[in-house]
Amino acid sequence: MTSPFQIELRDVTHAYRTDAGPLPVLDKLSIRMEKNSFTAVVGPSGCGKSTLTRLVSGLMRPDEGEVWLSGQRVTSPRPTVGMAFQNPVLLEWRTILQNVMLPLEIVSTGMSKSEQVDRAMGLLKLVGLEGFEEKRPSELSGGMRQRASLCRSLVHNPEVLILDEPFGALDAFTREDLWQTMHDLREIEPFTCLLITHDLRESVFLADQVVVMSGRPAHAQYTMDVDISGKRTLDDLYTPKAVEMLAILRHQIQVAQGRASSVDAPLDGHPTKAEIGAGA
Ligand SMILES: Nc1ncnc2c1ncn2[C@@H]1O[C@H](COP(=O)(O)OP(=O)(O)OP(=O)(O)O)[C@@H](O)[C@H]1O
Repeated sequence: MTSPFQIELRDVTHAYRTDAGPLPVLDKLSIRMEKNSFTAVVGPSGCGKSTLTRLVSGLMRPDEGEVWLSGQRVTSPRPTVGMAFQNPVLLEWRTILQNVMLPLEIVSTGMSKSEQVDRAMGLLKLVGLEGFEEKRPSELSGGMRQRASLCRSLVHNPEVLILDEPFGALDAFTREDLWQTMHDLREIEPFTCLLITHDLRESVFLADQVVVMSGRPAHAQYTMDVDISGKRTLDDLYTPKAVEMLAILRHQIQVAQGRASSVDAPLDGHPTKAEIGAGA
């Protein structure tokens, strides 16, 4: 049966083969993402979050279960997936503009050369890098390099943007600036995004849905819909509602780490695993 979702992981189970024997990492992990939605995945260290991104991008195939992207079963690497990581790997011998345009040399988009330049320049302007097109990566700050990396991952209109802790290495103020940039970018140009993060505030600020993965071998232990409507600002993180959501997520992480029980969850308007009869 095909999937109506932009991304669907259906009962995905996977183990790595190691010298010490199989290492089970995922156990019937199921996640669904609507088109143009933003899902943040959080979970204990080593629970399989990066493994999940490799499965969605087709770099790996699961032992069991199915991964669907844009209505097609993922069985091989998908060049139309955009990716950005903690350390933006920009090529020093290329200008920022040339770096941003790199995916257009690999993925066929039907854009003419001038349309490609316009697209890259437009994105650089949106993230505040207008005037830096001809600079080399080493001439930019860490935050600016990460902005350029985001432009590069979006330049070819990817089916999905996968962000694996892209803001983790930045200082707190730069990180919050980039959260706002990400949010503003999506308002102007909607795209489907899967974010891996250790930062619960980041997940609540950016995502429509936050999935907490259990300890390894991981399943989707808890899913929270983040119903903050309209344009988000950092002030939204300090409302009672956001503080409550953060408390619930923190508790769920503790459950995933085996440091708290799933029954003593903070009181809230969100269903617990026990109430929905699944997950946690
Ligand atoms: N290629 C591999 N071969 C063997 N084991 C691997 C491989 N890749 C990852 N692992 C192991 O699988 C587990 C999950 O790794 P993964 O990187 O997906 O976790 P993660 O949740 O992203 O971790 P972190 O939060 O620390 O970044 C870890 O125990 C890791 O050591």
